[in-house]
Amino acid sequence: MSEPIKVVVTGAAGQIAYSLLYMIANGDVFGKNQKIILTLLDIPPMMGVLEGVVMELSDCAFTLLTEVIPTTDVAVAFKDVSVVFLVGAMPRREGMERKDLLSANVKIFKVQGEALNTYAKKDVKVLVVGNPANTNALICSHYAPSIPKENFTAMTRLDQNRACAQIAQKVGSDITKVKNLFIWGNHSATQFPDCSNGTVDGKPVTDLVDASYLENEFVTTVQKRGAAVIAARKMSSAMSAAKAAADHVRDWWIGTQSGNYVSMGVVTPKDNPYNVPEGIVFSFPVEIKNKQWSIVPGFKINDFARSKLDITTKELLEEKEEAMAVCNADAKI
Ligand SMILES: NC(=O)c1ccc[n+]([C@@H]2O[C@H](COP(=O)([O-])OP(=O)(O)OC[C@H]3O[C@@H](n4cnc5c(N)ncnc54)[C@H](O)[C@@H]3O)[C@@H](O)[C@H]2O)c1
Ligand SMILES: O=C(O)C[C@H](O)C(=O)O
Repeated sequence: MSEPIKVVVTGAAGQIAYSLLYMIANGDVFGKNQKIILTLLDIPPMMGVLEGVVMELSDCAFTLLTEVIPTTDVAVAFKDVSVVFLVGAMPRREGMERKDLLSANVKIFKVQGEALNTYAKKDVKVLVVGNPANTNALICSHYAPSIPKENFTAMTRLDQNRACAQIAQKVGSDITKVKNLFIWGNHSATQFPDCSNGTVDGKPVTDLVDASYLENEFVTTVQKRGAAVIAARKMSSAMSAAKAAADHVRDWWIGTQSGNYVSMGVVTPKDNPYNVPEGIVFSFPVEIKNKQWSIVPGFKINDFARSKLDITTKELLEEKEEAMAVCNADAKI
C-alpha cells in the first residue's frame, strides 16, 4: 500500500461529485493500492448537503479512504494537495451555450488558481471540469504562476467517450475495439471530434463509415450531446461527466498504453505540432508517461479538419480575451 495522497474535489455537494467521489474512493482512479485523503470543497449554503455526502462515504466503508475532510476554506482544501478535480461551478441550463457561464464561473477559477499557487504542492495535477472548462483552466493556471502550466488540464474526455460510443453503435462493435478518436479544441459546440485517425478492431473508421456521416451527423451529434442531455434530463450530464473525469485523471496518473492516445485540454505550448496559437487551452491527442503528457505529433490534418480547428481556435481566443477582461475588471473593484 502506498502512502496516502491528498485529493480535492470541488463542488463536492453537486451532481457530478456524487458519482465521482464513489469512483475515487473505490480505487478506480488511483488504483486499488493507493490510500486517499479526500477533501471536499463547497460553498457555505451547501454544507448541510455535504454532511450527508460525508455520511454516505463513511457508510460505503471504503478501505482506501483514510480521511474525509469537508470544508469551505480553499486554504484547508488545497494545502499540500496532490490532485485536484475542479468541478464546482454553475452548470448551464437549456438554451445556453457553455461560454454564457464565463462571467459567473471564471472568477471561481481565478480565486482557486491563486489559492493553489499559495497552498498546493508544486507538482499538483489539476483537472478542470467546471464550464467553460478550457478557459477556466487557462485562468486557473494564469493565477498560479508558481505551478507549471503543464499541470493544468481541461476535460474533453467526455466528448471523446461520446465519440467512441457513437462509432461503436454505428458499426455494431464492442466499444473496447474503438481507438484513437480525438477531440480537437474547445469543450463547446465548436469542438472537432475527429475520426480520420480512428480504428475499430484495427480497421480505419474511414473504411467502415461513409465520409458524409463522419463530417456531418457524427460531428454535430458529439458537439451537441451535452445540450441533448440537458434537454432530456433538465440537468446537465453528471454520471458520464464523472466517469470521464475519472478516466482523464486515471490515465494521467497511471499512463496511456502504447499506441492508444487520449484527448486532453492543455495549455498550448509554443511550436506545438499542429500550429495552434500559444497560450490557450486546446484539446489535442496526448500520450502520457511518468505522469507527464505530450502532444502526439504526426496525425494528418486535411483541409476539412484545418477549417474546423480554425473555428474552435477563434472561439478560444475570444473566450480568453473575455475571461481576462472579467478578471481584470474584478481586480479594479
Ligand atoms: N467538461 C465537461 O465535460 C463537463 C461535463 C459536465 C458538466 N460540466 C460542468 O461541471 C460543473 C458542475 O456541474 P454539476 O452538474 O456538478 O453542477 P451542480 O450545480 O450539481 O454542482 C456544482 C457544485 O459546485 C458548488 N460550487 C459553486 N461555487 C463553488 C466554489 N466557489 N467552490 C466550491 N464549490 C462551488 C455548488 O455549490 C454545487 O454544489 C458545471 O459548470 C457543468 O457545466 C462539465
Ligand atoms: O453541456 C453541458 O453544459 C454540460 C457538459 O459540459 C456536457 O458536455 O455534458
